Formats: sequence, C-alpha cells, structure tokens
Amino acid sequence: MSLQLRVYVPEHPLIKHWLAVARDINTPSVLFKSAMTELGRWLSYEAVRTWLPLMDAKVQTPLAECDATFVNPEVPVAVVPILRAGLALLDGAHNILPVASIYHLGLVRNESTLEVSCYLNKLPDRFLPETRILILEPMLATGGSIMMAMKEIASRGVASENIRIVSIVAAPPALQKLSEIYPHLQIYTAIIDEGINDKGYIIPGLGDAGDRAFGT
Ligand SMILES: O=P(O)(O)OC[C@H]1O[C@H](OP(=O)(O)OP(=O)(O)O)[C@H](O)[C@@H]1O
Ligand SMILES: O=c1cc[nH]c(=O)[nH]1
Ligand SMILES: [Mg+2]
Repeated sequence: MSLQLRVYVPEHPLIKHWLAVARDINTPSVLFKSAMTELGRWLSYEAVRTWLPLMDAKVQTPLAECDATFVNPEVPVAVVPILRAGLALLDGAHNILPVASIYHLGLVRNESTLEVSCYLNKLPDRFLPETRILILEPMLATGGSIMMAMKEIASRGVASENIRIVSIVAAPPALQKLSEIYPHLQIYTAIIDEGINDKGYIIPGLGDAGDRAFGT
C-alpha cells in the first residue's frame, strides 16, 4: 500500500496500555469506556501538538513582566465525534480542548452491505476556513464512514490541512481511501491493524466499538 497521507502512531506507554485494555474481550463495558476516554485524551494531546495556532503576548507575573505564548483564542477549534463510538473518545478530547465547539455527526453502517447512512448532522452550514477540526472516529475499517464525514466537513469550507483525525484502530482499506482524496490529512491512531474480515470488522481490532462502549 502506498500511503501519501501522514499516519502517526505515537509511542506512548499510556496509549499502548489503554489499547491493550480496549482490545481484551474480557474487559467489561465500563472499563472499555474508560479506556476509550483515556485514548481520546492522549491521542488528542498528540494530535494538537503542531496544530493549535499560537499567539505571542506579555504577561505580568507577581514579580515581573515576561514573554508568554497563548493558544490563539480567535481561531475556532471544533471537535466532531462520529456517533456512536466516537462519543466514547469525546470526554478525553474535550478535557484537553475545553473551549472547542462540539458538532455531532451520527453515521451507521448497514451490517449486511456496509453502506453508510447519516442519521444526525449537527455541522454548521459553513465553518470559518481557519477552523481547526478534530474528528473522533475510533474505527477506520472499510473507510465508508470517515469518507462520508470528510466529505461533509470539507464541503463546509475547511481544507484538509486544518483537519486531524483521532482514531484507535486504523485498517489499510480506510487509510488507502483517505490518502487518495486527502493526501495532506494527518491521522493519529493507537495502532494500524492488518486488515478487515468479510463482515467489515478490523482484525485483530477490538470488536464493535459502539456496542462495547455503550453495553449494547
Ligand atoms: O470504516 P467503516 O467500515 O465505515 O467502519 C467504521 C465505523 O463502524 C462503526 O460504526 P457503526 O456503524 O458500528 O456505528 P456505531 O458507532 O453506532 O456502533 C465505527 O464506530 C465507525 O464509525
Ligand atoms: O472492527 C470494527 C469495524 C468497524 N466498526 C467497529 O466498531 N469495529
Ligand atoms: Mg457499531
């Protein structure tokens, strides 16, 4: 597979640990949800590292004035969780980006055909072009869901350079589709797995992320 897009798998002990917890079939739903929250937190932390716009300023400490650097409050930051499973990453992501706006996008695969349909779209009509958008999509499998999400977001005026994806398990078919259309997109994932089975599940993956996070 030739990949032009940039896929980052951060070498971080907490990411490895929570991925192992999430993968384990014996992990109960309540702990699975915690693992997803932690993965959402640490992968979002890595994803915003070179992406949040900064602003130089001066601050007065109790003792003296000094140079300071803030996150520029004039550049909007948005988080788009792909329901349902993306909701499980939201607490962690929102924890490090507390002023971000949250725009929910509800997508579901037909379990037989794997066709994706949209049942909830709370995206605005347009984003300001400089808006930084973090998409939370834990499973990149066939790529049908993330391609629909990217199309909806990009058509609202944001270049793919300003979009980053946080995923937990990414599979080659989804990465291939993304790279063909969005070569400058950056993806932060806990692991790249070997492939998908004939039912569209990632192998070894972690099973159905939505069902496991919500106990259904
Ligand atoms: O790359 P794809 O083949 O499109 O698969 C990925 C999608 O599959 C799951 O959603 P699902 O349809 O199971 O909905 P859920 O999150 O509500 O469980 C997962 O949460 C992703 O959104
Ligand atoms: O393995 C997979 C693939 C798609 N969606 C999931 O929740 N798990
Ligand atoms: Mg599901």
